[in-house]
Amino acid sequence: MLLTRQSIPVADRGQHDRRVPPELAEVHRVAGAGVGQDDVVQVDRTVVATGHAPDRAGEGDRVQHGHQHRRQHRRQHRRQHRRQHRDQLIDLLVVGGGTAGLVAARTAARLGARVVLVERTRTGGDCLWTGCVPSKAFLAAAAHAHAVRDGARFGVRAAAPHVDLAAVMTHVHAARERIAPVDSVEALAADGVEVRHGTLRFSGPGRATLDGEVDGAPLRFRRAVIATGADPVLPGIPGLADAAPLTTDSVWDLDAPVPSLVVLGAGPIGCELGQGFARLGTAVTLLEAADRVLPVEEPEASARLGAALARDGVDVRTGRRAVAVSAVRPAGDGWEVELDDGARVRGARVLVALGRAPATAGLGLDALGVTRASTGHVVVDDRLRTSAPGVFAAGDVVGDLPSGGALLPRPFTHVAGVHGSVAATNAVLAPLRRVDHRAMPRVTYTAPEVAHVGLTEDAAREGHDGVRVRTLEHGEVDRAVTEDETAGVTRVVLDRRGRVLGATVVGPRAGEVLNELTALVARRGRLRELAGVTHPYPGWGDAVWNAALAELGDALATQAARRAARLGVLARRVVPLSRASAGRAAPRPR
Ligand SMILES: Cc1cc2nc3c(=O)[nH]c(=O)nc-3n(C[C@H](O)[C@H](O)[C@H](O)COP(=O)(O)OP(=O)(O)OC[C@H]3O[C@@H](n4cnc5c(N)ncnc54)[C@H](O)[C@@H]3O)c2cc1C
Ligand SMILES: NC(=O)c1ccc[n+]([C@@H]2O[C@H](COP(=O)([O-])OP(=O)(O)OC[C@H]3O[C@@H](n4cnc5c(N)ncnc54)[C@H](O)[C@@H]3O)[C@@H](O)[C@H]2O)c1
Repeated sequence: MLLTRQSIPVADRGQHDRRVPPELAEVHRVAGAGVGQDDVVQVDRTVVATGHAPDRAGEGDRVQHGHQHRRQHRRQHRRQHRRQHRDQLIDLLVVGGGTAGLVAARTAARLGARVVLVERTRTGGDCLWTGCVPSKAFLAAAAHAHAVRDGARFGVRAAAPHVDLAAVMTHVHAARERIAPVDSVEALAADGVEVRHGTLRFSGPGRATLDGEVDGAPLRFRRAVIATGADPVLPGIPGLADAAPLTTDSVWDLDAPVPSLVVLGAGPIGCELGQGFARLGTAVTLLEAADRVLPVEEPEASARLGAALARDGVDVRTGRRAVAVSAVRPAGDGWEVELDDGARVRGARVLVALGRAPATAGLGLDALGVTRASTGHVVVDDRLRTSAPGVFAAGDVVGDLPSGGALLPRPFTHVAGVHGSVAATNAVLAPLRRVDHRAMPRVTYTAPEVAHVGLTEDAAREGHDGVRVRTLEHGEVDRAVTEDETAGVTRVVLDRRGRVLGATVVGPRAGEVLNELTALVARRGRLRELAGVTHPYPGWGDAVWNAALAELGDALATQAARRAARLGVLARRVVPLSRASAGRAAPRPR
């Protein structure tokens, strides 16, 4: 409201002049705040007096009044100007329309803030257009091809599948198009978010321009969330650029079969896409510099996935780096990748899956005073505040949080979503919410899936005493036996008191099975709490339930517990059966 000295209900015409003075009405109009009959208008007494000054004064008084009037008018004008300026200010400027930006913008708009989201290409971000959605749609097609080939062991024989990669990509694109409306400009507008298209650059605190428009009206904002995500890394390996390598930005546009493919990097992208292409009939070589695939996961998980990839025909080479790429002669026959041990592998195409770098170039972060790590990531604290006042960052653009090496936030969509919500709330209200990365799960959607939450065994042993691991082979899980998928494993890392510090599940639907373990990690719960939770039979979650039952069984097997139970049994022998021991269905004595 404009002024706060006096509040006059517009409808209350008995005691005051309730008419809204023209100056105020104009201010309200500019502010977009319609004044209705029932509105309470904050009116400055002096303004009201100006409009209704009695005409009884003499000439001197009139001059005096004239001066006063002009001064008041000027003051009024300045106020109006300040108000207009204030109302043009954006409460929250969100840069980037991926998951982090979308969630941040919607959260802030829901809280009543004026939100502008700037996106340089299409809203939806990596997850929708180049990441989770296309990759999972692609893997679904690959799973079908695999099922056709693999049916014989279940007594179902079929001819080898005919894979039409262009049709596979049509399915991939259709999945994107079905989800896209949720992230569209129209949906955002309906949620109260104004979307501007263009590449944003910060020009100083509280100011930014679109598409480098130096002369254009700058965007002025109170707070900002940087959610510009990350782009695929293309290392400077000699000859690689000439090979026009595929990345996750371009691979979804393939429309012709790829007979052979060299994949650089066996992180989540290399493993998912390497296996997907192999199942769709491509001869895949997967190169990984570390000594195992998915090196951030438990070694046990890497080993089982490595074996599964090999079963699908992937030529997995670990402990090897690509050092050069050259065209196979005669030209047009693909590319030869030289490894650091001198070996050479060939592929019609090369797919680079060597990580993603934060998209901060040209964003003007220095003008804003935002500190970046040597990797280019925006440095934030656990409330997602950057070094610049009022500026927050969320999602893939964010670097390590101060939670320590074992708990690094990895770039995932669900993490981006949580970040968006926390950053927006902290920006628009007060910076009170913290991000807890302890219980951020991750799933690599290979076959088998590799799901993990919390600490790995090694990390747990570094920080805790008395760490134990409860391991359940899926050969003991009836559901796995019925589906002939017994190569999986569930490992739960526990502290001395049996609280779940971390867990890894390898197997079909591992991502879903992980959820109840994630809940325990989040609230520092004990594994044995799940013993009393009935699980439907036969489920993939049986391994977790069995682990919990085993945990409870061990607790009951202590000498003290056994002695207590024995005493209970002895007591029952000497105490006669009472009515209380009968069930509800027992007939009541009259
Ligand atoms: C192949 C693949 C598969 C994946 N699968 C999974 C999965 O199964 N599960 C999972 O959790 N995660 C997965 N991810 C990771 C997930 O996609 C990302 O972690 C997530 O999308 C990051 O969201 P974000 O909002 O931080 O960034 P992004 O989605 O990258 O959004 C950033 C946006 O900012 C825009 N932008 C950048 N700079 C500017 C600028 N200067 N001005 C205006 N706009 C700008 C960009 O155009 C982009 O739209 C996968 C990633 C890939 C590549
Ligand atoms: N299911 C999922 O949640 C999912 C799926 C795909 C991607 N993602 C996200 O996208 C991010 C990027 O994925 P990514 O797999 O590209 O990156 P990554 O960093 O996870 O893996 C890259 C791999 O390449 C290896 N490497 C590095 N340099 C090499 C070289 N010169 N030669 C051979 N190997 C080399 C690394 O050791 C590493 O294992 C992931 O961190 C992940 O968070 C998630």
